Amino acid sequence: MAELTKELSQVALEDQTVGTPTVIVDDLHIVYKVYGSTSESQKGSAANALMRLVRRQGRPEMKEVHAVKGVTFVAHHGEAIGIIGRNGSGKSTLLRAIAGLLPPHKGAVYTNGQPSLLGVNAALMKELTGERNIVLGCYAMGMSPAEVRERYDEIVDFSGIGEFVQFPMSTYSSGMGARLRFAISSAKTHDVLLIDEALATGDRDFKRKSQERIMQMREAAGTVFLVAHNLDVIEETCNRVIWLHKGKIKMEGDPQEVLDAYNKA
Ligand SMILES: Nc1ncnc2c1ncn2[C@@H]1O[C@H](COP(=O)(O)OP(=O)(O)OP(=O)(O)O)[C@@H](O)[C@H]1O
Repeated sequence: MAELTKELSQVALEDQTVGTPTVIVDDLHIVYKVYGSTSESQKGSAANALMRLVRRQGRPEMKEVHAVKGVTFVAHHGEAIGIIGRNGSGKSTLLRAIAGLLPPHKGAVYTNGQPSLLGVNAALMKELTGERNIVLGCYAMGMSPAEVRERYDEIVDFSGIGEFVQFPMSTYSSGMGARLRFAISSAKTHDVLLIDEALATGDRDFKRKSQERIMQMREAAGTVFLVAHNLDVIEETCNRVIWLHKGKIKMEGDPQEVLDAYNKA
């Protein structure tokens, strides 16, 4: 809590220059409960599973995965914050918690405005055409029919999927699906946009367009969080980087400094 108070007093000082706080993450802990064997002898081989069935034993013991361990920071209007870290360091978990999709085990997330999570697996419907997904996606984001008509062509252009917009999404490559998702989600100005690796599958041209779009969103006073393994994207797009290591913040600050330290680690 002392840490948060310190951060908030800094916010008060910085308020005039960098915008008001949009997301406050206060000593956040996220714990997953999973069923799995805790001892070597119980490990999940076919023979062990069969033995459990024969002996009518229930599911293996429940164990907890402590994915985020006491993370605290404040994000402001107009910021793009990159989240980096090795596999399993808690990046996606943190984004999902900010989006309100995972309940905190301890601590809290406060958001000013509606956070929207744009992930590679965001819920578009594969059996529907791109066209239907654009319309439904825009409605789901709260746009009116008139706004959807106004933005439709721009979304198709931005996605670069061309005539595929008439085909079901099940016929798209993963890159095409990701581009359409990004085009739909970014057609609206979000208070807080959370992007999880969505730029990973696009080509160079699409990455450039997406980065420009993220900049526009920042200028429109939104806050963008970006999880990416491609550090160039983070460096070029973000004004701040948070480095997560085993669920904790290892370093946070200027992108160049944090990325240098991360690359040396
Ligand atoms: N649904 C889940 N159930 C149980 N454990 C999970 C679940 N999702 C993630 N974890 C665990 O939580 C920890 C953090 O995972 P998370 O996906 O947040 O990391 P990440 O930094 O995004 O990884 P990556 O770079 O591989 O995408 C890992 O130990 C992972 O195994």
